[in-house]
Amino acid sequence: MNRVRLLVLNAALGPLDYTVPERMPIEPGSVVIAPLGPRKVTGIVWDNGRLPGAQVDASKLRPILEVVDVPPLSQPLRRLIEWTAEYYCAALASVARMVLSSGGALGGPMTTTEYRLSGGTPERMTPQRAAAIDALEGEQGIIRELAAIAGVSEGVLRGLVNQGVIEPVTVAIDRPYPAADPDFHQPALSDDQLEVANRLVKKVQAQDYAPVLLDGVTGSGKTETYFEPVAEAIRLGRQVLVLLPEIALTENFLVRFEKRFGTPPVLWHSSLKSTERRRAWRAISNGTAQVIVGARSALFLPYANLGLIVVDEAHEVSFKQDDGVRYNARDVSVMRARFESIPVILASATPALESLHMASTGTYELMELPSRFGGAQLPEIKLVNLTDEKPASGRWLSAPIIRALELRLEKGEQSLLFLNRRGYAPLTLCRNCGHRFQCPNCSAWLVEHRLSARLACHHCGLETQVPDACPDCGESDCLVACGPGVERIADEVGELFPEARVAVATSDTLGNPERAAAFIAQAEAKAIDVIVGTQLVTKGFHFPDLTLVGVVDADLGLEGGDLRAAERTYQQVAQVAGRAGRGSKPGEVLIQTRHPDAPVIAALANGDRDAFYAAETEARRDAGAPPFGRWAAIILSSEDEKEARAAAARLGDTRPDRDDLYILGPAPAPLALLRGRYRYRFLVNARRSANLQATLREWLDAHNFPPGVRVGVDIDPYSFV
Ligand SMILES: Nc1ncnc2c1ncn2[C@@H]1O[C@H](COP(=O)(O)OP(=O)(O)OP(=O)(O)O)[C@@H](O)[C@H]1O
Ligand SMILES: [Zn+2]
Repeated sequence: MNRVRLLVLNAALGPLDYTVPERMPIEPGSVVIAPLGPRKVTGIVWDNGRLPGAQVDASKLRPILEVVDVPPLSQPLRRLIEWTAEYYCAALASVARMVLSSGGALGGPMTTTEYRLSGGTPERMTPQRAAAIDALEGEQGIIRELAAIAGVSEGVLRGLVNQGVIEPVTVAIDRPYPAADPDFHQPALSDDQLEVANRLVKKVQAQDYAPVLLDGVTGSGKTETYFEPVAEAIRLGRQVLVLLPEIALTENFLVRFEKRFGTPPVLWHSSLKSTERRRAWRAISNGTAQVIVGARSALFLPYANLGLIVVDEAHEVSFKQDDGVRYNARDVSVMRARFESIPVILASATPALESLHMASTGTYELMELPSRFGGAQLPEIKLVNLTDEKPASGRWLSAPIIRALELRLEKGEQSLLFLNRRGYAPLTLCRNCGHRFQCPNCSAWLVEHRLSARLACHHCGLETQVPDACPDCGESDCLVACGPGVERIADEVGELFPEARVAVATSDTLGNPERAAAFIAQAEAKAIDVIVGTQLVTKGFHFPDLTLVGVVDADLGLEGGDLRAAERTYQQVAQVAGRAGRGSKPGEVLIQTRHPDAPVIAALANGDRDAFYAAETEARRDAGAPPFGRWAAIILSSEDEKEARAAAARLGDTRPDRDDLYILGPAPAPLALLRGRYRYRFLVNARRSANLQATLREWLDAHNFPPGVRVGVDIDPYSFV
């Protein structure tokens, strides 16, 4: 009799043993359904001897029920799952869930019923029905998805189905994707581009592990260049994964990809419809999906035949996942490439300090594109010292920026103002009694959004209407907005230049692919004069007639004591500056600051990237910070403040006493209350030689926390709140 150990998709259970019925075709990696008490669980057959657990007597084992009709997870992927769980102190089951992230892919029919408008009208028209019919023009999906699109209940739509206004259609879910043509339209590359492209193509041909840092200035054509190794992988019949940090950027990518390869790539992101998800998942796992572009979660999919990974804008913080399994997709990409024995390209104009360090030690191969494509020049950068150039009272734009905007409007060129703050104002208070609007669930102020007429918490999503009177003193007409957000800057531009066409670009306004596409089309058609945006517009976009970039507050990111504050400021400002002058007209960048002498600001002004990175590297070395030492954060939280504090104190009492790591805390986390939970934090700083994960595991495993306490471990944290 054959027994196997399963990794079951339930973190509370741990590995379980089963028997394999005769003639059931099972191998390591097979996805199976097994009985568990009266229920069934999904599991993955694991390699013998690699999962811990006691031997259960054979007579007690139950047989596996069935093998799911998907290819077994490959050995490299199984090793990646183990590595990720081990490194990030996460449950194996939680990592495995990310692999099998499309429940729909694991079985069920090969066709599905979707719905769409039939063209008919209902017997009785209600405003709700009219609005729904309006919103569903051209849409097709299952009822739940259509209800979300139309903003009505499923009941309203079922009513319309009964009346024949919405009709069912049978859809073949797993129809194959059109093939990308590697030679569809190859652009003429510059000499620099060609040299790098050829080196990358060789890496793909070698089919061996090869981490590459593609370090190219903004506008150097990194995308065109890495399309060549992508084309080579397609020729060799191997799959390619391109990771992008944000869905808003995919639109731009899709257009360029289609121009180069004649068909769009396969998309993977969180807002895919369930059928699209299943179709993509199955095509990825059977090898028919050639090039997959996606957000970080695409990294864990079961590629049949992966030949290359590209991480674009690899410095981006959004590659770090901050809940569930807290992994960094950039780092895990390199590990996946290693297990798969394939090349991985990290592309950026402002690489993470960690990546540059790896390149300088020869761990990553460095490939550089030192100049912009087509002879475009990097923009001229000037500082505006806000201490001398004070904006008018209640205003945020200084005279030099206003003059520069005016000039662009006269010449019909575009401008971009960058402020990394969504909404209208970050704080609202009562002029009469001083009451400040705070989130009841989080230690955070409510942010006023005028476009949606709401006060919103950016941490938990709470939204309320802006009241007419102060809830504390009852006085009306006494609320004042403090400080600027992008909406307020847009208002200011509108007041200064009433004829200017101003667009606010944030995750609120470009939150889905359709809206992002519409924004790009408008900007390209020059239907927008001034873009006011958050970090969302700092990277990836290419608007040739955009010649002015204004940074409204370069000091903003330096507040708050984040370990990577200087680096992040450098990256954001250098990236947004990189949006200027990408076409034939030269660009100008004006940076408003109160600290023109701060090293990072001075480096930006002088365009002295090397000096900045060198100084920052030394600072990190002195502090034992990454890449020279390591950090980890442990957050204990509970709905009960006392319980959280007591649990943190007890854990603190048993802290490991070691020479190679030290532990700060417990202290209330900077965000002491988040989504109704009180939070206490430990920060661990370890030498590189320390076995950080094993030490943490041992320390935490020795504790029995009360059921109300949650313990989160964040290895290599990016968020310090
Ligand atoms: N060889 C080429 N032939 C034609 N157009 C090119 C070529 N290389 C680059 N371009 C164009 O130049 C522009 C800038 O290239 P791209 O956006 O890839 O730069 P990038 O290095 O990714 O910049 P950033 O880091 O600022 O996003 C794009 O419009 C791109 O299509
Ligand atoms: Zn909140």
